[in-house]
Amino acid sequence: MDEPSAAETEEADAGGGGIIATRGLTKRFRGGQLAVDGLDLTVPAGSVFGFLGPNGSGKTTTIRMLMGLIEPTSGTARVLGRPMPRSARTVLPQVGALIEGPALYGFLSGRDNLLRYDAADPTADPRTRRTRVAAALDRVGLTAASGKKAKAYSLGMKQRLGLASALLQPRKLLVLDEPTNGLDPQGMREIRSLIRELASDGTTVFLSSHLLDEIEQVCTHAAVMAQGRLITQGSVTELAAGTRGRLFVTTPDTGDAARVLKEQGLADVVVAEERVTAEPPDRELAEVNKALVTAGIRVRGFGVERASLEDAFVALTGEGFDVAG
Ligand SMILES: Nc1ncnc2c1ncn2[C@@H]1O[C@H](COP(=O)(O)OP(=O)(O)OP(=O)(O)O)[C@@H](O)[C@H]1O
Repeated sequence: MDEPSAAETEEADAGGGGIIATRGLTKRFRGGQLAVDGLDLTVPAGSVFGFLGPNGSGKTTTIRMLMGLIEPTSGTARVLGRPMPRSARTVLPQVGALIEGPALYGFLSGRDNLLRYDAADPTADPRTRRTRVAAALDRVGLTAASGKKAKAYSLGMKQRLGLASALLQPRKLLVLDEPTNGLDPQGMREIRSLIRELASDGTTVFLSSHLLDEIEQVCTHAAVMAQGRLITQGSVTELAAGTRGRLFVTTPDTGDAARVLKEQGLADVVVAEERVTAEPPDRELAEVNKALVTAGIRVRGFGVERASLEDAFVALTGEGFDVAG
């Protein structure tokens, strides 16, 4: 039996066990490739959870295991408190998923595509179908374009139509694999603001991305993957706070400023155009500023920049983010 106890379901709903929870989740493909290696992931209820990692780090393989599309080699995955893939039939109707782009009929209008999707759902009442489709189109801002053939849609519109298909029924969880991949900056902005809106209604959103700034802009929580392994997870603020920012000096006298910073014992001094940056010192910042001014350096700006998720990633892996998997 795959029916959880009432307490178990409640715990998952309350986020106690996480809307998604994996323990030691591992996938080794037949060719021997270890795509996901002992993953312990906990996605809190109500979060916008960014699943971050360079290409080939195992994100899609993880999502496919979570959605019951492939079997793990070992370990467990629970979604909405239930084991996957065993409970796929009960879990999946409560999950809206957009994996590897939506499958659309180009010769049908956006609205007719959604009508078809809805008709394929045996639990969907045909009498309320048109209302449901109209509401989903409205949700993603496609009402005006709903009569156009899907092949005439831009990539961003196609992506929005895919989201609309995931939103035909109320969902507890949305799983989006690289939802902004291939979109232009305007399309990316639209999808991101749509994700924020959906999350503000209480839906938990789990999205994968290889874009650090995307995760910082949209997500409350994140997990970082590299080469099939989980490097860290937590709230985005915590992740960045665990990393020290950089001291920066804006000045036309970069050479002299760099020299003074080194004399002051600062490490990792880097010069870039009109800026010199370094690791922040443990002592009073005002002392460093005083040393610069005393040496006659024209300081236009001085301070410590907040660490970004990118800094955290580099600090954790010792690598830049743009590494191929
Ligand atoms: N069906 C498969 N058979 C063998 N190896 C696979 C298969 N699917 C994925 N892999 C390998 O597993 C590793 C992880 O791939 P995966 O697609 O999960 O990464 P990803 O983080 O989603 O990357 P991307 O952003 O490029 O999709 C890669 O090295 C990939 O080549």
